[in-house]
Amino acid sequence: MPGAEVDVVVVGMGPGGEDVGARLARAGLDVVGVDGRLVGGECPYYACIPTKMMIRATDALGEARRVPLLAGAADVTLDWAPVARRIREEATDNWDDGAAVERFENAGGTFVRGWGRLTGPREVTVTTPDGNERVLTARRGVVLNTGTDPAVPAVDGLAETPYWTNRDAVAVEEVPGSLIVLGGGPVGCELAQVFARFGAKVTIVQHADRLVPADEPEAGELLAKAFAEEGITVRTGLSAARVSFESGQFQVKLDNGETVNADRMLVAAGRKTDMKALGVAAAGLDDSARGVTVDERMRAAEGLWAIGDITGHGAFTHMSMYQARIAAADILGTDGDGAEVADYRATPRVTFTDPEIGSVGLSEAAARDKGLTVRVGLSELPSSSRGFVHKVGNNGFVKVVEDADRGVLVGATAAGPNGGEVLGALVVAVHAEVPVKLLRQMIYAYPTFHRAIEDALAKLA
Ligand SMILES: Cc1cc2nc3c(=O)[nH]c(=O)nc-3n(C[C@H](O)[C@H](O)[C@H](O)COP(=O)(O)OP(=O)(O)OC[C@H]3O[C@@H](n4cnc5c(N)ncnc54)[C@H](O)[C@@H]3O)c2cc1C
Ligand SMILES: NC(=O)c1ccc[n+]([C@@H]2O[C@H](COP(=O)([O-])OP(=O)(O)OC[C@H]3O[C@@H](n4cnc5c(N)ncnc54)[C@H](O)[C@@H]3O)[C@@H](O)[C@H]2O)c1
Repeated sequence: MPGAEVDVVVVGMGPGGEDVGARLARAGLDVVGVDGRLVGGECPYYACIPTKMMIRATDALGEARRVPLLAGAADVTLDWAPVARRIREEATDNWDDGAAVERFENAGGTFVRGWGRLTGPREVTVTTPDGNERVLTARRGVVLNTGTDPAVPAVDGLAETPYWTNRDAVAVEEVPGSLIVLGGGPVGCELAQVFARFGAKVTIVQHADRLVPADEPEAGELLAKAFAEEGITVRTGLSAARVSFESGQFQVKLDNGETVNADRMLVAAGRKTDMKALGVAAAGLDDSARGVTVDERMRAAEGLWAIGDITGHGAFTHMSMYQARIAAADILGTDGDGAEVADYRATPRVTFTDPEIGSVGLSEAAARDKGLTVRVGLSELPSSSRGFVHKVGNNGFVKVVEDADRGVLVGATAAGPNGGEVLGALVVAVHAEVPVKLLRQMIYAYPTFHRAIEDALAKLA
């Protein structure tokens, strides 16, 4: 533990917190990073990386199941052990952050394990695992990157059951025979397909009227169709009214009176924060808010910056890292008046299901709600040359949303095989405001999935 006065204290070492802390330490500042759990945050230990390792395995299974229609026969014996082993050994080092702590210390930072809270402007009090309290004063200021925890809805009986959240699901050593997934957002959809492809009988109970409701309705419909074909039951517009666990079985009474039974239950119903516990009122902020409001340089108050999920600009690792770069530059004051400021117009997001849903910027509905003059174009992948060649597993589409007054794209979706990769070109178009006229004059390689962008642009109406 260094002296109680340092330059910067980073509370919460998620992907952005680790990054901003290391940048500042490398620049010569005296930086203390504080985390109650693991350096690196949710992403490497409980979220992106382990779930994408699962999906790498299930993508392989999905392709193997397509072999009979394309190349003879494939005899696959399901085995979860390599997936669990990869997560334990390659992704999380058995949920040990020793390497990440060392990486931060090598950059020049000091790590303190414990739960931090603001106890004054530029003051953080840390409760360490031994129950002691340490007060840190930050000359330049404090960066908050405390992320989110799984939200568990107040469903009668649920709290008394051994339900899973994402943190349990990434650590399972055995696939259950059956699984109820509460929530059909990105977490619910990705994990439902993983466990279904490994043999579990999966039911998704989704409160909203479609899956992945933050995305275009066509994306939710595409996933619902793909899931139905794989034997996943999708119940939309419903929630759980009561949950019990008896004799190794979950019994979930839905709010329409039906009952669904399963061996396990995964709660994937969104995320929550606790601004009171973080003590943001001590810095003059509203602690009844869901997060921390920041300006375009991540400033929340004098001597206080916030980055990542708590800023409400999209719960993605790439957002946390993007904001970290901007906050670091602001704290160091290196870029002066020409400093980069946050611009969220072209925020990309990818749900790594099969078909994969990549989207950027505004959906058609969001663009209309903003009062823009909207034209949309949609191209179905199965009717493209690449879709025809690809055959089984070719479902998907490219949809583009144009601000017709300015002649630029303000949003797009690329759904289908490698949708997140196809998305790259569309992110450039939205970010750089490439005129639609110019996009129509580009040469799109034949026969690729991204060539559907050309067709979608031609259909703008
Ligand atoms: C299952 C799942 C899959 C996901 N997949 C993807 C994906 O593929 N791609 C993607 O971009 N995003 C994905 N996400 C979202 C992604 O995990 C988060 O957006 C990302 O981790 C960034 O969060 P963050 O930087 O805000 O902080 P987090 O990663 O949430 O880290 C916050 C850290 O702060 C610590 N902390 C909290 N409070 C305190 C305190 N008071 N004192 C000290 N420490 C504290 C926590 O222990 C934690 O280590 C996924 C999320 C889930 C749940
Ligand atoms: N690939 C990625 O980038 C990725 C993957 C996973 C998660 N994430 C991010 O993590 C965050 C959390 O994801 P998530 O899927 O947990 O949350 P979410 O809020 O996106 O989706 C949760 C879903 O659960 C449903 N729901 C809420 N309460 C319910 C209830 N009582 N019963 C039934 N359904 C209910 C909602 O209708 C909602 O669609 C999101 O912001 C997401 O963007 C990103």
